[in-house]
Amino acid sequence: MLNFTFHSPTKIHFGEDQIRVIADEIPADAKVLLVYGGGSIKHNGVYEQVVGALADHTWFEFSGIEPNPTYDTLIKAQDIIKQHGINYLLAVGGGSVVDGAKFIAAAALFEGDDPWDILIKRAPIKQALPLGAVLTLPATGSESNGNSVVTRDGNKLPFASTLLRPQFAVLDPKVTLSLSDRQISNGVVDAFIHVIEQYLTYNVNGKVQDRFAEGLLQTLIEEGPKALNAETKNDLAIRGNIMWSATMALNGLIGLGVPQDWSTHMIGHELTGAFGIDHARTLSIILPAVMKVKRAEKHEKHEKLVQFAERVWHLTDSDETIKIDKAIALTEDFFKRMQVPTRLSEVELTKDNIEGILERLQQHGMTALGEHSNITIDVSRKILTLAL
Ligand SMILES: NC(=O)c1ccc[n+]([C@@H]2O[C@H](COP(=O)([O-])OP(=O)(O)OC[C@H]3O[C@@H](n4cnc5c(N)ncnc54)[C@H](O)[C@@H]3O)[C@@H](O)[C@H]2O)c1
Repeated sequence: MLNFTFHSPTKIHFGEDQIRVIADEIPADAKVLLVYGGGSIKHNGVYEQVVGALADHTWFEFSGIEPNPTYDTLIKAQDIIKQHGINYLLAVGGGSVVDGAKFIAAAALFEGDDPWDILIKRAPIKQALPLGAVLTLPATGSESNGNSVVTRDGNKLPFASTLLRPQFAVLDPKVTLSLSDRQISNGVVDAFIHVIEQYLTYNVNGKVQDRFAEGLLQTLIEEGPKALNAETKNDLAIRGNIMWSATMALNGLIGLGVPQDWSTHMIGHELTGAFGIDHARTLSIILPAVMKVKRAEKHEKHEKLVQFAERVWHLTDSDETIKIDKAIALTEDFFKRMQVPTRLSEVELTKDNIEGILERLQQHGMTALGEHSNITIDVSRKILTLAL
């Protein structure tokens, strides 16, 4: 296991009707900006609960943060922040809103000329407004990590800082009942692939991290399809297990002291940036191809793929090649059961689109991806071709 330092300061309030705790979590004298998206929270009772909890606070609101939040929208929050002296952000929504709030928090106290430099020039974040989150869509883990992804002119770029970890997050499985099947399947698949990015690399004897990761993968495989089944989809225990799995998948715990991949995400971001495909659906297309390209060599993913086959899919064949074949096929089958695509052709992309995607990867400096930094543009071409 590699060295690590662990500090996970987000206080989690899990369970039904926990939204009211924000009244005590946000300092009484704070000037709060309630940040949300397109208004789904006004149809499912979440807005009323939040407003009720903020009754004794001074608060303002900023809405309209879109899925895959854009710089152009987020930067508009700066006026209201300056005008009212906002000093606390409350993000209420899915990953896009929480990510968006993080950019707003960093931009508000950014000392350079243009906050976009945080993404394009990786300008360091030295301070940020504090934020809390009420999560409405389990998927990204953004509610308890310091990561964010923001898009400008089709360029979808990540940034991160420990200063952006929410101080608290409310996870009420009941608020996920208003999600569409598409959002549920996207969330489960996104969380699954977050685990894979931190697990399916090479062995460093991180036994605790591996077994946590395998437990999360098994839970998502078990519970995900139930959340799409008409008879079980409204079961709060199922929703709760999915919600907690998604948070644990990317709150930093399982990635401690182990190598991480993230190539599927970086290639996937280009598909969203260029073609507007849902984040999770880009991942379900790219991951199987990454597994196929990186399965062969002993020093790549071979050993971990065998472990994945044995421990997650309970495959007992003696032949390692057959185990890996079956594990990849079962993963694709899981994605199909979750109703997400596994091929570029399913989202109407063809080999004619590949060079354009590679150009974007090059342009964004994504030329040495993966746990060994050896997924070059040529390897990405191989991955995209296998994903056709
Ligand atoms: N910060 C991270 O660590 C991290 C990790 C992975 C992905 N991301 C990013 O997060 C974004 C995706 O976030 P997401 O998957 O949570 O989806 P999202 O926040 O984009 O939401 C998707 C849709 O679901 C709706 N919605 C949310 N909650 C709802 C509810 N309870 N009922 C009805 N509708 C609801 C939203 O209004 C939106 O239209 C992408 O930009 C992705 O790149 C961030």
